[in-house]
Amino acid sequence: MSLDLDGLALAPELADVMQRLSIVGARLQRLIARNGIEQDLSAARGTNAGGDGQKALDVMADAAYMEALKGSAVAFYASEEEDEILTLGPGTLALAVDPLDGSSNIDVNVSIGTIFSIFPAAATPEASFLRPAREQIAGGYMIFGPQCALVATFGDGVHHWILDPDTGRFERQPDFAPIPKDTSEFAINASNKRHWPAPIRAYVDDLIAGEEGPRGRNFNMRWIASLVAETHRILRRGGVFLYPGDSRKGYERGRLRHIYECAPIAFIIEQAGGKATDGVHPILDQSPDRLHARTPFVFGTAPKVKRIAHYHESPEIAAVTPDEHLMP
Ligand SMILES: O=P(O)(O)OC[C@H]1O[C@](O)(COP(=O)(O)O)[C@@H](O)[C@@H]1O
Ligand SMILES: [Mg+2]
Ligand SMILES: [Mg+2]
Repeated sequence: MSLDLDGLALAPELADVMQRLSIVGARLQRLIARNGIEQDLSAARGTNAGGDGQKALDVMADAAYMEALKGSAVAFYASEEEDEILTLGPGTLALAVDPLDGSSNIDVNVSIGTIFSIFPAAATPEASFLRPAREQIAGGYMIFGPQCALVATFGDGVHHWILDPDTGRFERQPDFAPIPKDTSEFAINASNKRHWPAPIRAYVDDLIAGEEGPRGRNFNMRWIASLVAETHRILRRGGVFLYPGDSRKGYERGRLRHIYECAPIAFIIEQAGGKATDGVHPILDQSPDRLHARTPFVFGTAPKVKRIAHYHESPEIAAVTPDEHLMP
């Protein structure tokens, strides 16, 4: 076994899928560590269904997960890199995956990862994924960075493993504590500011105004352009992440995919006591209308995410409302 699942009481089919995912993840971490020695993993390949340019590692990771899940309980396999849902065989589970998240970081040696989401299989492939994200039975990610870590929830807290590179085994760590509340970090791609909707501009302007602005204190910004890395930091240190919809063509509903990225991260964040919304409404209550649907995405420390929802109603009041008066 490459993943220590002792004490989690997972159904055997789910435990087997987790083992398979972790084996592929450990292989990808080794492959990434050798990037450039024999091959360039950032070399351009085709274009995926969402219109994103694919890198060699996007395509390799997708093929590796798909192959590894054949013969498992995964009946339906949906991938950011595949146009359609693939039927792998009979089985009780449906798995969605962003095989390689943060592709723009492959050639600059910055953390990248894999994000996955598991549902009970429904009667059809489409019905297995076009449903409320709250029906997930597992959500998680692996981060390929200075350390390779696996983070997952099965609906009862957020579990954490670190890959021991000497043994190839993921060793269980203490579960994540609730997301810290007293943090002053935010993450957004500020180069898109002129395209943002007014509530997001107002929120970020008030953060940047710091001590002299309505918030009366200073904030700090981070942008790694790797959702797994931003999630890992927010689980540890708190803060908030925003990828809003904006006025650029094709970005009306932001950049991130509901099924492959936002649903599993939202599951983890809620399990860690945080919130995850499309700016206003919880992601976990929403069903995508198609496989590759995008959604605006805001997640992190609960009071920060709530405050952003309030900025959609009244920025002036939202700016000065104390955390404890933010509803719901
Ligand atoms: O380059 P941008 O517009 O800042 O977008 C960065 C975002 O895009 C992503 O890289 C999208 O994921 P993929 O690499 O899987 O396409 C996220 O990890 C990240 O949050
Ligand atoms: Mg991604
Ligand atoms: Mg990807």
